[in-house]
Amino acid sequence: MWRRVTSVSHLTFAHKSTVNKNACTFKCWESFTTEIPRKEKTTYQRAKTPFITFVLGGPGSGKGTQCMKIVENFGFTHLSAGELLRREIASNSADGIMILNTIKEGKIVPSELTIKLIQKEMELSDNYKFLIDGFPRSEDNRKAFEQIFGAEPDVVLFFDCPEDEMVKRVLNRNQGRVDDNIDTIKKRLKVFTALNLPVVNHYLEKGKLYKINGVGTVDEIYKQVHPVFSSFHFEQVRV
Ligand SMILES: Nc1ncnc2c1ncn2[C@@H]1O[C@H](COP(=O)(O)OP(=O)(O)O)[C@@H](O)[C@H]1O
Ligand SMILES: O=c1ccn([C@@H]2O[C@H](COP(=O)(O)OP(=O)(O)O)[C@@H](O)[C@H]2O)c(=O)[nH]1
Ligand SMILES: [Mg+2]
Repeated sequence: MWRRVTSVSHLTFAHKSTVNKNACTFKCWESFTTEIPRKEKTTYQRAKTPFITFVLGGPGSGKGTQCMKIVENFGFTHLSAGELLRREIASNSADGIMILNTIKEGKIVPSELTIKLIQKEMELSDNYKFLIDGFPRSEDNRKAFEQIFGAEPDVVLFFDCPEDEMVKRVLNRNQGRVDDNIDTIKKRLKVFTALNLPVVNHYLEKGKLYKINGVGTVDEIYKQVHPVFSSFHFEQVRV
């Protein structure tokens, strides 16, 4: 079992970053189990450091679908940046209309706003393993995250999928999203190439990128994803 002992975060991130060690707040945890600890559980369950995965890929590349499987198998908390923004629109917040217009245009919401929503969810969570899905979508997003959190992601997944397949999937998504129409998709694909891909290349150069072939059945694709996480020796929820 785990209990929260403090709420400082420059401690949790300090070893990872030289950027900004005082900028964010995270929960630290300590074990108070009376059970004899099993050796294979130690690596990440006991770490006081959040384990952050960025999940990148074009619209319809399968990010959300694969995140669900990672959650199921490895107990991550899934934070979809797009979902957090849609929730903000639905709550009629002050920024709602601006976010809605940005999403309809396939553009990118100001970094500080998206990061504020992500940070809030992470602070509310008792977990330490996070999938941040659909973020960062630009170099500005990435730099702002690393500045504010004082940390880089541990893993970056990139679902590589041809445009015609992504368009087909988005048009069939059927979730009532305002951006699932051909005009917005065309704009989103341009934004993806111009702004998202530089982020992908950044993490490729840093050796943190896991490129996944996003074509195939959901299970075929997940077969490439699973080993990325099993290599970290988390306590697995289900194999
Ligand atoms: N491998 C796949 N093959 C066919 N359809 C898929 C596959 N993965 C996801 N989908 C479907 O494509 C649509 C987009 O997937 P989603 O996970 O929402 O992508 P993203 O989050 O990258 O936009 C959804 O309707 C989903 O059910
Ligand atoms: O960090 C983010 C994530 C999403 N969005 C906006 O939200 C839309 C939908 O994002 P989501 O990740 O939900 O779309 P998906 O790629 O899953 O289709 C994007 O096109 C952007 O307009 C954004 O501005 N910043
Ligand atoms: Mg998605």
